[in-house]
Amino acid sequence: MQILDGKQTSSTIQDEIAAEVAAIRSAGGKIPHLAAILVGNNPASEAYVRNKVKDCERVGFGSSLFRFDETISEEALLDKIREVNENAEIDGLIVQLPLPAHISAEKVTETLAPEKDVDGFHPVNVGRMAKNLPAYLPATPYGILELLKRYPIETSGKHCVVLGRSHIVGSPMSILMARNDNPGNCTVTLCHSRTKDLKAQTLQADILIAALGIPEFVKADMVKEGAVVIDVGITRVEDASKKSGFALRGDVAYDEVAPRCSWITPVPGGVGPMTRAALLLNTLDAAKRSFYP
Ligand SMILES: NC(=O)C1=CN([C@@H]2O[C@H](COP(=O)(O)OP(=O)(O)OC[C@H]3O[C@@H](n4cnc5c(N)ncnc54)[C@H](OP(=O)(O)O)[C@@H]3O)[C@@H](O)[C@H]2O)C=CC1
Ligand SMILES: Nc1nc(=O)c2c([nH]1)NC[C@@H]1CN(c3ccc(C(=O)N[C@@H](CCC(=O)O)C(=O)O)cc3)C=[N+]21
Ligand SMILES: [Mg+2]
Repeated sequence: MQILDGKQTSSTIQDEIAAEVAAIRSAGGKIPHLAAILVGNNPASEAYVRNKVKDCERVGFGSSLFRFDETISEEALLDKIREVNENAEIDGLIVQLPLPAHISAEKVTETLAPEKDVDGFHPVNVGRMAKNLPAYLPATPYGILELLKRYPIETSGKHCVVLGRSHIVGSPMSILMARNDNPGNCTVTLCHSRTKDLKAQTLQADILIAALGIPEFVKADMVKEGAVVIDVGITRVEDASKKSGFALRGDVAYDEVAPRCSWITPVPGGVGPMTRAALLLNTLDAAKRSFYP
């Protein structure tokens, strides 16, 4: 069993991005600038957004954080997004999810200009991704593709089983693994809560990607010997032995599953850091006008 080290790989990508920013700087080009909108004070969201600002500093990007009370109206939030759309200094914007129930995430997503949508959630970017046209890819699936690409893992012709069909992880992951590209060219099965006999599906997987949000859901008897296992899930569970008072759990029962795998991602240190690296890659492409010249 070998570990897909997301933390290390993310750090390598950040170094590559930092070198490119330095080159942009000497050439007098546009320094990439990422803005994040955070509504409310969900502790997990706070932590993610703080990390994103830190990542920007490390690679030499500019960053802005716009914070709003959870009582902000939908219209006021949409106005802020329209203002960012018009702000030439800001190349990319992400609106941290989840949003309060009175705000439509879909309206927020569609208000953001596609060329600044570095999360890749706007229907224009989703459509371009599905057609294999150049576009921002959603950060988590993009990060997973980069991880697979940077290790000696062949995906072509393999059977990939994705657990979870959310619009931010499972659904785009299934599209990307099936498309004619590298990584890609898999035969893909997409499972969700209505799937019957899930274990019969997961046992077929050469590559198993778990994105359900149920801690330690994937057990050893659900995994084929030699499979590549990608654990997207991150759930905070109380843990009095930790200084923070909580520990992070993946969707995979790591201790029992790892011995069966050829490769596996740990939690933390797997997909999470790769998601952050992918967001930086998208922001670099935004500043370079790679997809929307
Ligand atoms: N590491 C990272 O960078 C990121 C990690 N995450 C983590 O990944 C996990 C998934 O996130 P997200 O996709 O947003 O989650 P969602 O809750 O939006 O989606 C969960 C999916 O899992 C399916 N599901 C739930 N229970 C079962 C079950 N018993 N059997 C089969 N399918 C089931 C649901 O099916 P149905 O559609 O039928 O309801 C749904 O499609 C979370 O732990 C989240 O924190 C998320 C984003 C980034
Ligand atoms: N608009 C939007 N875009 C997102 O991309 C988005 C979002 N909203 N809402 C929440 C989910 C979740 N997500 C993670 C990002 C990084 C880590 C990450 O860095 N994880 C570290 C641990 C971090 C920690 O210690 O908490 C790791 O796994 O090693 C995890 C999860 C992005 N999401
Ligand atoms: Mg992210």
